[in-house]
Amino acid sequence: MFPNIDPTTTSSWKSLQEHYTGMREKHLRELFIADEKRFESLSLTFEDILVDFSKNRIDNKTRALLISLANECKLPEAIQAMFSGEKINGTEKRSVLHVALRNFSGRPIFDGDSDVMPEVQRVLGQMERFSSRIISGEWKGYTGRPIRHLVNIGIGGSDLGPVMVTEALRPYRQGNMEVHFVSNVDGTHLAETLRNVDPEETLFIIASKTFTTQETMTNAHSARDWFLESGAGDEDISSHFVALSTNREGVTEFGIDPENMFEFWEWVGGRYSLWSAIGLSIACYIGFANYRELLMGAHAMDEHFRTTDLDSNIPVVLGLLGIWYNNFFGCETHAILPYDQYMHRFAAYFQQGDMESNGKSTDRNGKHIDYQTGPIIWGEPGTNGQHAFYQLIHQGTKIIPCDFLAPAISHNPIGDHHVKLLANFFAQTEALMNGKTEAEVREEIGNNEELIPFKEFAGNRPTNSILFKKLTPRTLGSLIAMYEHKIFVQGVIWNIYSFDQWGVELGKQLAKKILPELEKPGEVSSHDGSTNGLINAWKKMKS
Ligand SMILES: O=P(O)(O)OC[C@H]1O[C@H](O)[C@H](O)[C@@H](O)[C@@H]1O
Repeated sequence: MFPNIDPTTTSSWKSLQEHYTGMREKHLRELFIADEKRFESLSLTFEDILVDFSKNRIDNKTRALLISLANECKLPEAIQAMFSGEKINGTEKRSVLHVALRNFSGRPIFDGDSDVMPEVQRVLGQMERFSSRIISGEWKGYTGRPIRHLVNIGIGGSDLGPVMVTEALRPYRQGNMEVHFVSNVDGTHLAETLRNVDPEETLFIIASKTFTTQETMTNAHSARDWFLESGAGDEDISSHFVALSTNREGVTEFGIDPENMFEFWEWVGGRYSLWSAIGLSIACYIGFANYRELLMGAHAMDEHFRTTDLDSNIPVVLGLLGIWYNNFFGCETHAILPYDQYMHRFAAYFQQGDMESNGKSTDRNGKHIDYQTGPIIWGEPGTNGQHAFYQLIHQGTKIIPCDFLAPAISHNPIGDHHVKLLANFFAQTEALMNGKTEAEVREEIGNNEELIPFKEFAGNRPTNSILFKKLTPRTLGSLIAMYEHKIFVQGVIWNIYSFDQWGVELGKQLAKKILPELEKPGEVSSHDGSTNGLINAWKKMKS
């Protein structure tokens, strides 16, 4: 049974509150002096990944209390419930089985009474055959030319994962394949993309779990019109359009041959879908063998998460640290800062992953919550961020816990770029932790009294450092799964439903209602004063 416990009623929560009042006075510098083995005891390794969480404002007692909070909230039972296919997405009455999409253990995974693995393997086989035909050039466009451009049309989970992964794994690109992503309903996105592709060499991948999303359907129809206007006929659509969806009827209605449909299932959440057919653009871009490696890396992290004691379980530890800052220190945001240019969409990806999952204020009993839930996730790659927003992280009035990620080895070992990058990576977390004392400032600038207060840094800013050998498909798979499970852990502790997203519906409904009002002439008066005013001003402006 999935647990349903208000975390604030647990004895660990109360103990953590008391413990916090002592801890908030302690400086990380003191904690390192007090315990020489802090790095050894507060870091964990998994395959080629080292997670150092020693630069956090915790001691052994904090760690023990957080673990007991997880136990009181029955986290082990929750993990078990997810992997065993319980319908833990309660408001939609669905299982949550993205772990099945990358299950290479040979064990069955059940949704209700049926083992989902044969279907998962069938679609993976279909993706393997298709991607190898695309990459080898055996699959031809309507004039006999091979495919050179993949255009993925999708939004949210049907876009962000493939964008992030294809960017991160560019070194694994096959041949001279180009991949493009159209998500925004703003016609500019499609128009600018189509400028760069040749219809005879382009495969449109229409990615939508529901196959009803307004943006995706609009872009897909316009892409089809563009394709037909280029001289192709209806009969050519089958060699240039494929669909990734759970909605067979919708796909057929659009005119895509069900043969060209790659299926997935209700139990795959949109923001957890890059492991499903939604990953087709990834497989066609980096090759199926590399895509499989990505899945295997995620599977290895799943096994770690499923079987490791809470205390040394990386996603659990990261999740609990997030709770510590969010609920006891009152931190509102969390930054993800990859020191790897290839990972430049990683934070954006987890904005959806985390904020759509845990941005909730109703608990599992339908009651309004009076404690904090999901943080605001943000971030950009280092070192760029250092020259933009790090000032606030170092000296601002807010505490922003940060994850720093970096590969030990670069895919592009040019001159001394990588050592410089890493020097910055190590320097930043050190600076955030130590700050600069008044004595240190005096030593640097002498007794320039006026400047001293400005140059002093309090430090004591918490960070995790996640260092990995190289950004391979396997490592990326593990890192993504690590964050997915961290989000799960936090959702369990906060006692919320992490796998629905009702909050995005209202805006969609209103947009549907407003659209005909925009299309009709005349003034609008059916809304509040501001909305009426804006719509009417727009009507004047455009004419
Ligand atoms: O894949 P689709 O059904 O087109 O959905 C695309 C996206 O739209 C919705 O608004 C949800 O908020 C996202 O979770 C989802 O990934």
